[in-house]
Amino acid sequence: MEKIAMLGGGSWATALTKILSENGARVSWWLRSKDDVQHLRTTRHNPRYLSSVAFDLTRVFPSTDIAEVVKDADWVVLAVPAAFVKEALDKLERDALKGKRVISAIKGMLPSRNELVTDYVVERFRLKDECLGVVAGPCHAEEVALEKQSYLTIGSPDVALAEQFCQLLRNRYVRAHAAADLDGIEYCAVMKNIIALTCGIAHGLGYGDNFQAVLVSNAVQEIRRFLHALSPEPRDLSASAYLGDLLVTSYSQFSRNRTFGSMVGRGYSVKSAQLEMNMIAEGYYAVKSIYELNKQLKVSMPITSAAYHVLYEKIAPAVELEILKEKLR
Ligand SMILES: NC(=O)C1=CN([C@@H]2O[C@H](COP(=O)(O)OP(=O)(O)OC[C@H]3O[C@@H](n4cnc5c(N)ncnc54)[C@H](OP(=O)(O)O)[C@@H]3O)[C@@H](O)[C@H]2O)C=CC1
Ligand SMILES: O=C(CO)COP(=O)(O)O
Repeated sequence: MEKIAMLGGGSWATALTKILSENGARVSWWLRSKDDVQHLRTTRHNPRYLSSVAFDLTRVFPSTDIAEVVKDADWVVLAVPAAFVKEALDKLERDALKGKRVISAIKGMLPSRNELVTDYVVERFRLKDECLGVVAGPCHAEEVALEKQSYLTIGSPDVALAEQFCQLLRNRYVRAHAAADLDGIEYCAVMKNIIALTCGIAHGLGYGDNFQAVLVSNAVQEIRRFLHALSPEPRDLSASAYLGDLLVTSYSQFSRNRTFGSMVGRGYSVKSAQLEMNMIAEGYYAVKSIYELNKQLKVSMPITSAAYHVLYEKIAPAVELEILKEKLR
């Protein structure tokens, strides 16, 4: 039985715990809230995220003690939103992840450092890149709860490690495949959130499907330019780990980033949209990181710039979209 430490108490950690534990793995599960841990232990349900999912407590062990949760694990899965993952991981000793395989399921960057999560983990815990992987692909936690057919891609410089994790995930409704492009997949997962958020802003302002299709097409080019400037490896951006994820986030009713953007487009302030959502829109933090990284790269990124101006410079969404409109083809 594989031993997995799941870090995070939100929707995605809940969905991944369901998949992994129902496939037979033993999952030690770190949640920050004592009440949620207590609720899980007594009722078998996570009270605030995917609360319909019932867990088998002979395989799932919720706890608020992060050091205890990772201690005996073979795999450590990170599913805390990027803005809070440093705070969570910094509770661990520097050698706490020695000899373990670490999989980041986070689609965001550390906002305080404009750094990929995997880069931070390698540096903080002195691990080799080959011990790490990322979970990517178009997959909403809500559809996992409903057991709808889904596809995941595990990216790692060690494709054998990625394949091992795929084996832990595959089931009746999850297909998984391994890929070698860790950085490209991780950056793309960060950037698609910015695009979905901008689609939401446009939707909130009353722009329709015709405009969104052009916005998303231009987004693919923007992502391609940025990835090429950062890491010019050959990669097929039409694969589901890249384009598929961009599409699901931009169009789905479940998308946090699109929902958040739509509220901003309708006139909510950033603060009130965040308070109302109760879930995290990673794109809000990602816009700032990518915009700041791009100050050195100087890639043409009109969509990211527009989102940055709205969210961080308080430019009215309608004004910014008028400007963006002229730049799309
Ligand atoms: N949801 C999905 O379908 C998918 C999500 N992901 C990625 O998974 C990661 C986790 O997101 P997701 O599970 O959706 O999150 P949710 O939006 O479902 O839940 C928010 C999580 O953030 C925690 N949180 C909120 N505020 C704080 C804080 N101040 N300090 C520490 N933790 C806080 C919450 O903890 P608490 O409940 O205790 O408040 C909760 O665990 C993200 O990077 C996301 O992009 C990737 C693929 C799919
Ligand atoms: O990355 C995700 C699905 O693949 C989840 O992000 P959103 O909820 O913003 O779509």
